[in-house]
Amino acid sequence: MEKLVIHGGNRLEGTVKISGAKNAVLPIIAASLLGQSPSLLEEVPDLEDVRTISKVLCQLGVNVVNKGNDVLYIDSSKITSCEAPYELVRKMRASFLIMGPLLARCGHAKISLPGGCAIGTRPIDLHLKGFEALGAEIEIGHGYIEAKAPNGLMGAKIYLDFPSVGATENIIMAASMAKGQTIIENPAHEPEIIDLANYLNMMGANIRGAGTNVIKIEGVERLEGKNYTIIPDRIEAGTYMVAAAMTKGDVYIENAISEHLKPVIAKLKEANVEIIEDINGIRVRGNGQIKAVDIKTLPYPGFPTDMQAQFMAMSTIAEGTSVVSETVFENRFMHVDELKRMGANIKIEGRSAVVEGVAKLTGCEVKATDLRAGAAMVLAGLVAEGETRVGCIHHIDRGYDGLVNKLCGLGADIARVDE
Ligand SMILES: CC(=O)N[C@H]1[C@@H](OP(=O)(O)OP(=O)(O)OC[C@H]2O[C@@H](n3ccc(=O)[nH]c3=O)[C@H](O)[C@@H]2O)O[C@H](CO)[C@@H](O)[C@@H]1O
Ligand SMILES: C=C(OP(=O)(O)O)C(=O)O
Repeated sequence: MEKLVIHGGNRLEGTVKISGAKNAVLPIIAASLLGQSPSLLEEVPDLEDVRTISKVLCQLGVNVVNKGNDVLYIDSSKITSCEAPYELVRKMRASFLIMGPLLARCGHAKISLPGGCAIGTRPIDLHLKGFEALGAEIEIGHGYIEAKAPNGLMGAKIYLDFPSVGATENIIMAASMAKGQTIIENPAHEPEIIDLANYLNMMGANIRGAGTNVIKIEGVERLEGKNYTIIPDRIEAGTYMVAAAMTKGDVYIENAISEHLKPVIAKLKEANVEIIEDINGIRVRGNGQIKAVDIKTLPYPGFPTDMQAQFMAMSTIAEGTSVVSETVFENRFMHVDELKRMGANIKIEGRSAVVEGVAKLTGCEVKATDLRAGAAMVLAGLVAEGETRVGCIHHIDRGYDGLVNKLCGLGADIARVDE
């Protein structure tokens, strides 16, 4: 079993280049299913999740080729199956994002129920309500969801009870080839939604309002594959920003888009971290003692839930008491017990965690319980006294491109070992 072994105490210095966004590339790969001709995606991060969704597409008869240099070629001109099996869907919930494009393109999709995961039950009711509003018939049985629209989808007005990222994306993709107009009210506003809409519009779709409170989609008959460059990963960028702050380092986060990181930047400044923004990236300088800050996760443009665990790791060594409130997922505190093993002082009270800063963390055996929990353990390990060994790193591989190389390049003492 592979582990990350970290010797804490090194100050991080230098430049780290941020890769393409996991949460943008996954829906965009799913959307490539709508193209009658090949797409060439650039700045595709080297991630386990990208390999998993590529396998899902291959299973559908699509030709997916990793061209190297972060370029992925996808030819969806022929789709021979509309079924995604449990073995692949269970590895990555985002596989469910192929349902919208398959329904639109083939009028049929059968996908294994994704099930819950470490951070919550994660239902898909909003996706299904959206498809039904567009005229699809949904059947659930034997662990699968089957959606059918043999005569095509019809545009509709859809109000989302919660601005779900995945539901917004799945509905946009389905509606882009429906007959007539679809209006999505209360959609998610994340930058990854805008990236998906930009790619689809290049393919010939007619989507307006992505990133605002109302998205309008005029269905078109045909979409063509296109060349497209994925936006930088704001969560990867935020993670390295916290690493720089915690190690009292001086790191330039190349490619980071400050517009996408406003709450993270605001909270780091409040914690006494110096942030210098420019057009190509963000410089982060840890200026002495980190101060406690309260955070509350919210849909974009609020504080991202995908940065909550990393901020919790930072709070463990801050001066004072921080309150971390998680409102997006009901069970996203799995990292708390692992941080406590390293000496952190944290109490969970309902959907909040109260973190009393301690003078130091001490290295020990811990595990990544999910992707961002894993990132939090790595961050804690970077400042802990002695050796930290992080297990279950397949979670981390889902979402951090070249983590060990990037951290070593900044002066961290971290290695991947096979035990
Ligand atoms: C691949 C990807 O982009 N993943 C991101 C996406 O996940 P994902 O798209 O799964 O997240 P959602 O925005 O859909 O989920 C947010 C909340 O809505 C609930 N919900 C969602 C759909 C639904 O049909 N019914 C329902 O109740 C979920 O259980 C959760 O509590 O957005 C999350 C919230 O920013 C991020 O943490 C994930 O990194
Ligand atoms: C929760 C996350 O991703 P996913 O939705 O792919 O599980 C994440 O990126 O932190």
